[in-house]
Amino acid sequence: MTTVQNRFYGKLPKIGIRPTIDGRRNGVRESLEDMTMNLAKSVANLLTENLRHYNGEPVKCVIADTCIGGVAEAAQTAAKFSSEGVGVSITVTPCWCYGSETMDMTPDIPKAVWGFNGTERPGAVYLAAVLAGHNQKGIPAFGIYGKDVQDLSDTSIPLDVQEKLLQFAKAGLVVASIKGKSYLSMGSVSMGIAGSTVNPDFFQDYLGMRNEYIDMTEFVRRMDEEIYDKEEFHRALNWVKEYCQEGPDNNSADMQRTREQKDKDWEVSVKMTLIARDLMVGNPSLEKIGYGEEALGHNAIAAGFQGQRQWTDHFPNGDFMETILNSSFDWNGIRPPYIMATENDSLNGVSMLFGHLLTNTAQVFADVRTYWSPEAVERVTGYKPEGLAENGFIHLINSGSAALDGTGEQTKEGKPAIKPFWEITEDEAQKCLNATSWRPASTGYFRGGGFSSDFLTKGNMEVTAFRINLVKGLGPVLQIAEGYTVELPEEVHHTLDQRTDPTWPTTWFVPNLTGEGAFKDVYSVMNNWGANHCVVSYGHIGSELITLASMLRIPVNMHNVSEEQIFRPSAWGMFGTKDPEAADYRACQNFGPLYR
Ligand SMILES: C[C@H](O)[C@@H](O)[C@@H](O)C(=O)CO
Ligand SMILES: [Mn+2]
Repeated sequence: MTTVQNRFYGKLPKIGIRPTIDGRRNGVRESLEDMTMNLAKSVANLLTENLRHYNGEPVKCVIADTCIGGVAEAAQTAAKFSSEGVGVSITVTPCWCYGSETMDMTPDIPKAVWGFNGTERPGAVYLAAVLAGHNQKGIPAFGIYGKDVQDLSDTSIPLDVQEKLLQFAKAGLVVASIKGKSYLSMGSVSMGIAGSTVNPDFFQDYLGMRNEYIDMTEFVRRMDEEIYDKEEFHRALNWVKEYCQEGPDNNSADMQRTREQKDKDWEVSVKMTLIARDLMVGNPSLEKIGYGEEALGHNAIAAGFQGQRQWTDHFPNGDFMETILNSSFDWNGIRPPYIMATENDSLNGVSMLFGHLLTNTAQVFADVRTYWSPEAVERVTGYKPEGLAENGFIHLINSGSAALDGTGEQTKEGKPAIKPFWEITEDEAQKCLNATSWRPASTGYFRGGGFSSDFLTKGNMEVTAFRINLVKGLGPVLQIAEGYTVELPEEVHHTLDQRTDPTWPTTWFVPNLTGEGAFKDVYSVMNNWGANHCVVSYGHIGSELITLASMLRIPVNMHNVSEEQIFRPSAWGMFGTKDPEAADYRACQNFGPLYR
């Protein structure tokens, strides 16, 4: 099993399992002890076998020392959980127990209750009672109730229950994993982009995160004073020379940088990468050269780099740094990505963090550049789009943060995929590198030069595009579009790409249409996008994002996930059942941010 050391201060969060029981002794409790504890053990096994942290470590579960029959055992369990670093709580029971006496009252730890569907003992009656208690006390919890009746002796977990337990646990772990970590702003607001006006109230109240800020002059200081690991720098530069093929210069002859300047740009790009990473998570080797403070880093689980304009008007752009940090491999081998947003768009950065922690995969950060209607494509290229592309498509393209994993050169069952780092082979990493060329940056935009990664994402990958937006008076909202990457005929791709900046990576994206609202057609998805950027994550992860957003009280303003897949705390139903979107807004507003 491949794992790497945790990069952040503090323990990786654990999942606490709480077997609750009818407290009546002399018969009732005793008859249920084994069954109840065994259910807890089955849940723990399921989660440990299926879930891993970003660094590859299997998720650990902590089971209460005893079944919980009343408040004393509830308190003992809370104490154990707090000393063990539990960040997610799951209560399981096959029987009736005393609702508010056994419930978990820690408000900012995501909670679920699995009430066994049996009829010899009333587990579901407890489930309903304890959820009512949670709702009445304003501590929302997810209710899990299997569809089919099970025999009391059956400690297996039905598939529908497994799915809900995993979906809840994955999202809950994201909440627990980001808590207390930092978003590091490198620089300030890029070209007036709202997402890079980093909003500390959002980070603090909704995510439980802190904001750290450095000025981009810190990069200059560390370069000039050689505050980086020189051995690593030389190793990295050699690796770049061997594996990062420089592509053709698209600038007109008078705008091209000289060979000497380009060679220098490569050196600066590599140094920037080491420095940004060290700023995020520290580096013990800096202590050895006398920089103990710098060695500590900022405990940053995500970061953003302003780049444009002050930096890029003078220095090489951040494209290489952003791309390599976000990818699952570099000169140190295959490893988890570091989450880094272009243009310091912190809202896209947080979205990437969500996608990364839900899936453990690398993320593609992109400008939402162009909606191509089938008519416009035909007019410009003579080609009438067909298949997945028949209703038109959206051009996702960006100068920096698209991970090289976004080439689609990794495979799962023979199909293009983006995988967690521990599943990526050396050969697949090499293929991602081979599919990428590094084009000298457009010097009209980037006066200081640099190199942009140029690749084309393979088609037919299931992906989800999403993004958080902030609205004054409302707060954050999340938008989600599940869909596919598409492959266009080569000359069609070429013609459309040439109209933009062909030195940047392209992903052709089609959302799944529902025929309604924002998903009436592809144009409406583009038209409803809330900002200039989106994140593309591998897989259809809309339902997981919805579960996560409800835990953080972030309403979802558009999605194309089917209703059966939506899983939110039971309280959400109390805000209306006919129109779940409106109910979500009301519930989020009512409960308010998790860390208010
Ligand atoms: C080079 C340009 O300034 C791009 O960086 C710009 O189009 C954006 O990416 C805006 O988000
Ligand atoms: Mn952009």
